[in-house]
Amino acid sequence: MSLYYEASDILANAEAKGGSLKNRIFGKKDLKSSPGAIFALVAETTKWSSVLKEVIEKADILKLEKKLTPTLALLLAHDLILAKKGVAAPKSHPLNLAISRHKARLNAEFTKCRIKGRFATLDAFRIHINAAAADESAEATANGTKAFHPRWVRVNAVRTTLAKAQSTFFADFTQVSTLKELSTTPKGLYLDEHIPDLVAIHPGIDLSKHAAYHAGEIIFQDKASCFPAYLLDPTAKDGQVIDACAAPGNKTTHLAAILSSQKSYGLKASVTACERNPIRAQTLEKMVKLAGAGKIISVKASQDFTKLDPRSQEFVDVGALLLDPSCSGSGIIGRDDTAVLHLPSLPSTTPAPSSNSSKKRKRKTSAVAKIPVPVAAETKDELSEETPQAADLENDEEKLKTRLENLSGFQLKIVLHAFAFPAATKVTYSTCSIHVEENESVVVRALSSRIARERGWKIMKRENQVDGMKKWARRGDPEASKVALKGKEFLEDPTVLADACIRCERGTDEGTMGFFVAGFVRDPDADVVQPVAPKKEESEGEDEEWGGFDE
Ligand SMILES: C[S@@+](CC[C@H](N)C(=O)[O-])C[C@H]1O[C@@H](n2cnc3c(N)ncnc32)[C@H](O)[C@@H]1O
Repeated sequence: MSLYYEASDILANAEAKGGSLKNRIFGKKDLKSSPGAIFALVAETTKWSSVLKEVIEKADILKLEKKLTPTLALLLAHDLILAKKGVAAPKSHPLNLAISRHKARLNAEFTKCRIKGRFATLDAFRIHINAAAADESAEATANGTKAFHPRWVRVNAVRTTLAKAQSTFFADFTQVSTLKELSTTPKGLYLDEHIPDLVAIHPGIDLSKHAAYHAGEIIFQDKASCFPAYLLDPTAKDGQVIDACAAPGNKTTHLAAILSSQKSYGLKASVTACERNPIRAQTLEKMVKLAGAGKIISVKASQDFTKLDPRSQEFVDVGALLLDPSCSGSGIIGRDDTAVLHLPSLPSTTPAPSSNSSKKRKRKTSAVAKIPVPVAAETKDELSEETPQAADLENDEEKLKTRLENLSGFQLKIVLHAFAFPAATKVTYSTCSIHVEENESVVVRALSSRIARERGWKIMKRENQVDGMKKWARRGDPEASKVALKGKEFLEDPTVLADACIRCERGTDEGTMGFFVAGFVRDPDADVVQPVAPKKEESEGEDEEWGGFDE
């Protein structure tokens, strides 16, 4: 049913296209469904999304219905539960069947939400939801999250060069010298001062239909998301580079671009990209192909990074690792101008351990693998496990605390696993989260781990970072670094640590989303002098963090 697919496409491409929801829909000339119907569906679903997200997750339908993406499930659940005429598709249509099978359960979960919110009737609930959406929009304007956010475009050095791009598809753009100037120059082009090959254009310009986009010559990627690969600064000397959590592949293809633009390099497979989620791995593979980086990047689909054996012969020359694990997504910019879309989380794809389930498991995986995933609709962090949930979770401190504890435990595990690769000397760790627990705290816990101290891993200080990152002014949170380092000052001076960490904040005149990145380095030739804790018990807790392979 084109209505749902088209509405889902509009939502999935929000970041890449920019502009208001109305402009995105009514400006689209090739829609099969009525633009008015799509607008109403998208706007209403977005308003109800925080409730529908909970309903869908509780009913667990994404686990049962593999044909449904989180966005499709939201749109269909909206119509099934809230639209007067129900789902706008024939009863026998696979989308209608996929959602209607769960009608009783979805309605029951929805009623529970209504009762939990103390709304006696559906009308009362509706009035509340409309008011909340209006508040959200007003608040976004007031607190500046609606500040000018340009469309960041990375010129893909595997396929072309910035100079060529300027003389061809950006030839009729006017170069501007600041983002402020760009905000009033619809056909302006801003060359970024920190990241090579990155430009910004006005968000009203839609390049998603441009031949250069379809040829993989340009990639839509937020400036902040370009920091990790640039900070890692891989060179041929680093041997193999691992991107541990790679889909949809923005940073992986950026690594390939950096390597391929080095003259001494040549095209050879030296970036290994792991992605645990099989569906997202398909998107990664498509993005690698589109970026022309198939010879540089080898994809390990359905591969849990923490299950790679660092001692394996395959990884003897891994010199650098980029870690961009799942996070709360709290730095991601809301995708609509009226309200924030809350997407239901995808169920975990890790098969449950069971002695006789291997056949079933195989069938399940291949069925999942057959679902076609359009690159343009999936090349976004929003569809990852860490779909932005912070806004609703922040209303519930306990829930947020538990989620952050779980996430940071998982993030730390990823970092400690990376520290174990024998030849590794550089690691970057990043999140699109604004929470200290996922950022500075993880960095300090990693530095105080046994493996870091045994192998001599240290923070990559600002003075040793690549030029653009050294120059970037927004650094780590000094207060948070002090708190995280309390009793562990022997590891690093809190001011130095905060200055080594890099932050981006959404809604500022820097035009980025909220983001965090830090680098770790190790000198393989230096004698490892283990920092000495003043009192033994102060570092003991973190010793336990290393849950790696030292059986
Ligand atoms: C934040 S997203 C990565 C975005 C990506 N780096 C980019 O820039 O396009 C995190 C990804 O890590 C994957 N992931 C989570 N845990 C993993 C693990 N243990 N091993 C491999 N991939 C994992 C998730 O499925 C998700 O696709």
